[in-house]
Amino acid sequence: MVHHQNKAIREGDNPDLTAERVTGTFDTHSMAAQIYNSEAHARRRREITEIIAKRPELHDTKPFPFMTREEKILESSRKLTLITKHMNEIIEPNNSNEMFHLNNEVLGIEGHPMALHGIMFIPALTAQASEEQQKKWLTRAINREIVGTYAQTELGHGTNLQNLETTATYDVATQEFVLHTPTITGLKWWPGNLGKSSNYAVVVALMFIKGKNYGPHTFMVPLRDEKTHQPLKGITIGDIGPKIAYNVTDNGFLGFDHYRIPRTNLLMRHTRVEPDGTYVKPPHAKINYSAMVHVRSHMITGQAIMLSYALTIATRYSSVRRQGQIDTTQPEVKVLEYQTQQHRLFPYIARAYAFVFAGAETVKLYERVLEEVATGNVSLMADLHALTSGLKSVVSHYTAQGIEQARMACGGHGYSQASYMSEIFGVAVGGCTYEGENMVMLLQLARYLVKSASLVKTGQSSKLGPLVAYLGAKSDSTSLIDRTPTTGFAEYVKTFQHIARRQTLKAADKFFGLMEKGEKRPIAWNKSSVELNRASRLHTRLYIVEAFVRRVEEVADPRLKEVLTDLLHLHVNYELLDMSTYALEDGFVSSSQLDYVRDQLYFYLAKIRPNAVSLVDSWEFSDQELRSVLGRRDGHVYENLFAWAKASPLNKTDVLPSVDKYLKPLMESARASKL
Ligand SMILES: CCCCCCCC/C=C\CCCCCCCCC/C=C/C(=O)SCCNC(=O)CCNC(=O)[C@H](O)C(C)(C)COP(=O)(O)OP(=O)(O)OC[C@H]1O[C@@H](n2cnc3c(N)ncnc32)[C@H](O)[C@@H]1OP(=O)(O)O
Ligand SMILES: Cc1cc2nc3c(=O)[nH]c(=O)nc-3n(C[C@H](O)[C@H](O)[C@H](O)COP(=O)(O)OP(=O)(O)OC[C@H]3O[C@@H](n4cnc5c(N)ncnc54)[C@H](O)[C@@H]3O)c2cc1C
Repeated sequence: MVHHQNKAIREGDNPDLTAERVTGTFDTHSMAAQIYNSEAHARRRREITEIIAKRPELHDTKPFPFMTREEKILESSRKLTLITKHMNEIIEPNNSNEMFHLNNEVLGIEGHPMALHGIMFIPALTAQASEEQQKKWLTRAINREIVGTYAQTELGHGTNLQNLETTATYDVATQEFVLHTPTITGLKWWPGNLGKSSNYAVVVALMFIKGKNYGPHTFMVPLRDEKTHQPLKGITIGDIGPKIAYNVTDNGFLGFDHYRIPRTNLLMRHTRVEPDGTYVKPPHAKINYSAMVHVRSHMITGQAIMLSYALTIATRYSSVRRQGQIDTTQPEVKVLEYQTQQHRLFPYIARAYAFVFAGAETVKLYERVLEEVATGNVSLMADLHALTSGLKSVVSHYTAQGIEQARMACGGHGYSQASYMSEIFGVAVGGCTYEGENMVMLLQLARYLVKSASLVKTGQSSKLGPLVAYLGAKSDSTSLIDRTPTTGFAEYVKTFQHIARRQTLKAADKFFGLMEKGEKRPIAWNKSSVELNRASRLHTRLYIVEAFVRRVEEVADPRLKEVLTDLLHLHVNYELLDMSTYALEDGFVSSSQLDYVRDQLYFYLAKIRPNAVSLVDSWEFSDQELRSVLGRRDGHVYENLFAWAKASPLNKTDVLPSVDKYLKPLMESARASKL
């Protein structure tokens, strides 16, 4: 067997796809180590994939699109039970990265009965429960003796946490909290796995002591009997019904009727209520929002992975799909030869890499803040909140757009569920809403930016944090892109900094100006909010570019460095064109400079072309994980599309009951009336 740089090559594959892999200039295992941020983790992913490949009991019994929701939940529970039983044979104990991969391979992205247990319930207990409480609940949760979720959002309120309606009123006489849902709109609504699977939840409720509202607090609440799984007395609970996607997860509703829990079920790591009702406040008002920050920090990587699923499917398929000619004297070309197809896919391949690099930095910062907060140091919480608010919004927005572009790039077959594109899109686009609606979270970042702008305007730039230090720097008068003989990334970064700085200061000016004219602060805020959110997006996109630059600078392997540098070139040129209005409006970039940027973009589309398949193969998704007929590693698309269609439940019989019952009589009566 010939040794190839692209490790996805196998004998018997579609030759069109093999030809793409042969042209790859770098080792895909080494690139996987960049993507997954460590050689060891990339290797472990492959090992886990191999273990799963050898265990048919962990495979899907039939394609997901052919199952009903009930069948999917049953199938997912079966596999969840198996992986729980055999967990220690497959992954390192308590390794969340390995668990994430195991889940994606075996259970898939549509969710499972313990999705929220791992993503939010355990993180909430880890960060917010006291040591004593952790001894009582965390070990049981980790052992899966109990199943939990995070119940915060209500029918009437998800964004505005101060106006949640669920109350937890302290009863000094019995030392209990009384949980109550006063109205229909106060029902918890949306929490994942609340509907049917969980028997506990970390519930967010407004805490009242002696008539005073202390705002949202988190409580550990038993919901169902541990033996019978029946709802406990005082609890109304169920599933909220099918959603756009993510339907294996039973998002649920929950109401409390004067439901009592012990005082000690308030999560008390940072906050306490003494038996007599004395309240001990936490070191930071938002410390109990940590489970949300946990997901926001990790979902950047999750979104990059889902974008790359779609790009892997579309890029591989575009290499085996032949349609039309570019040179009419030549045979039909692979659709990947079209510049429009490259322009549709390659900038998103670059974005997916940019997002995963930014995601790795975010998780690192999150872990640092988690450690510091555990020792009482809350100084970085605001920075982390600002960064993750911006990133979750920008990354989920472009991820959804990229997946939709990838779907359309697959033509008609992209519209078939055999592509799996609709599910990937549906799950990913949820990220624009969950963990804070994107506009709302951009406005959270904007608060931080406005404070920073105010420091700049009052001559206190030295107090700016590292993420916003550029706001205090002076711009060159014009961009130096194409004005220096060796235009490099530094000129682009300075241009992005200029654009983000100008928009931030302008939006802040608008806000401050309205207040100077007598508008009340919230009114002035609302009237400036579109401009403020523009600033948040530009700031975040600058951060993403910088994270990409930092990573490329670190790479030692020259082959990897070259292709990642090409991708970075593509990224900065595409991004600049995409935000060119901002660059042009104050003349910082001229139209002739933009022509240069455009030429560079086309140059790098062509340069990346031979590496396109290797760049998506490097994410090392198995066929089981991708669940897409179009995205198959071997490229044998057509025969498998036919097999997939034949397996459709509708094809079990030649004549459907609907035909016997309705269509046949209808046609017969139409024929009879003609006679
Ligand atoms: C390797 C491990 C892998 C794990 C992978 C996990 C990730 C999986 C990713 C992808 C897989 C995809 C599969 C799909 C998974 C689906 C899971 C979905 C789970 C979803 C769960 C949820 O949605 S839970 C509910 C989330 N809800 C929200 O986010 C609500 C949004 N609203 C808010 O957060 C707040 O209301 C808001 C921040 C908007 C305002 O809060 P409020 O208390 O009203 O604030 P206010 O009093 O006005 O004060 C503002 C003030 O506070 C500061 N602040 C706010 N939050 C924080 C914080 N968290 N930290 C620090 N500071 C904070 C804010 O900055 C303001 O400060 P100042 O400006 O006043 O100084
Ligand atoms: C797939 C999925 C899974 C979820 N899982 C969970 C879970 O496990 N646990 C849980 O507790 N919740 C969960 N949620 C709920 C989710 O967190 C909320 O839906 C989300 O935070 C948005 O809140 P909302 O629905 O109240 O939106 P709304 O706030 O009603 O948003 C509607 C519109 O109003 C705008 N808007 C609202 N407030 C403002 C403002 N202040 N300024 C400007 N514009 C504003 C928004 O931008 C949006 O355009 C989940 C949701 C989804 C879709």
